[in-house]
Amino acid sequence: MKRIGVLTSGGDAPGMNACIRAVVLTAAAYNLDVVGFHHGYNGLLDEDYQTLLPQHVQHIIQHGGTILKSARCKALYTDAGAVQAAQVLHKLQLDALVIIGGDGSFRGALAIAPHYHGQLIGVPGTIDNDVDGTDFTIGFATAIDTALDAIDKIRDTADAFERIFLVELMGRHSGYIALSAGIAAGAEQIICPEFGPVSKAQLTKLLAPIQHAQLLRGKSSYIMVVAENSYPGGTIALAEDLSAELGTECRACILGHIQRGGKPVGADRILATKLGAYAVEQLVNGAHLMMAGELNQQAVLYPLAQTGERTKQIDPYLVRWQQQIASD
Ligand SMILES: Nc1ncnc2c1ncn2[C@@H]1O[C@H](COP(=O)(O)OP(=O)(O)O)[C@@H](O)[C@H]1O
Ligand SMILES: O=P(O)(O)OC[C@H]1O[C@](O)(COP(=O)(O)O)[C@@H](O)[C@@H]1O
Repeated sequence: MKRIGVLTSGGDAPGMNACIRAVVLTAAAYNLDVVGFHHGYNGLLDEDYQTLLPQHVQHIIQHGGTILKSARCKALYTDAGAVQAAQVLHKLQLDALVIIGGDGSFRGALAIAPHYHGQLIGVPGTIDNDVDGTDFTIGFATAIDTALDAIDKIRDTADAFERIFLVELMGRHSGYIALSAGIAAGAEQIICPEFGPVSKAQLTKLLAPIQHAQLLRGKSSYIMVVAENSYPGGTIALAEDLSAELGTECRACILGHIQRGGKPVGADRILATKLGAYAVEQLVNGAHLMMAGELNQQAVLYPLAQTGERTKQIDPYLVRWQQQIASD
């Protein structure tokens, strides 16, 4: 093995830079050249890349975003795109490619695999923590802290006005962020896809705990953390429908992409460093079509094809505690 490529793909996540740094420094230790593709798989298809030397990754560990830029790439969904990606990897004489991204990006790698003679390895980087085969993904811990900071501030004003607030968090179709940030913020109610769909016809399911809490505590602040894509029409529509049913105004706050930015917290920098380094070491050992993940603090290899097979389960203990005990 002489030359490897690396790219960041899909939603960017704090810690991706720390991971790029670990890949480059570890590769240098093994005398491997590194090429970094820009804008995810687009840079691979367009041959838009740069050489990455240790000096290029100095002092990037503390920065959010990704120095390689990230993107989604429609062309890779086609066979022609996958063939072209493999052709570029061959043309640049790359023996392996490290893909830092989520399960979508790993499916992209699987699409390239039949056409490529080299090795492919994934490193889980997404705020959503929805990748199976690793306890945590790079960026999740930072996103939780960012969400918490925002929810704590909303609590202050909600307390002052004794208002009901709905705070929408990201996660695409996963409730990991909502459950974790909701628990840590002491939210009275958490709504996420894992709890089953909520429609206008089933609003009583959400109203009953609010009314119960109001009965016990009188008028006071009440925070519902809502995972995105939980309600038809979104969280603003949910706030309007709840307001109409309760006869009390409910305010909505959509946190949005703030959750993707910012300095990675220590846990993300450490995870990113460990997994980036491990990915390169395992490539040298011959790993192919694997993800470098971490389970019970051990770096592990997990088949790329299985990372998106099952929905990663949110913690059933916390779910039960939230629903039975914290909701009052
Ligand atoms: N089934 C697929 N076939 C080929 N490429 C895919 C596939 N799914 C995702 N990709 C590639 O990976 C990119 C990132 O995937 P996406 O799901 O948006 O993000 P993430 O990797 O964070 O889950 C897509 O824009 C596309 O280029
Ligand atoms: O930035 P976009 O394209 O609007 O994507 C938003 C989505 O990206 C995420 O922030 C991260 O998801 P991925 O890592 O799977 O790309 C999701 O939580 C959110 O649903």
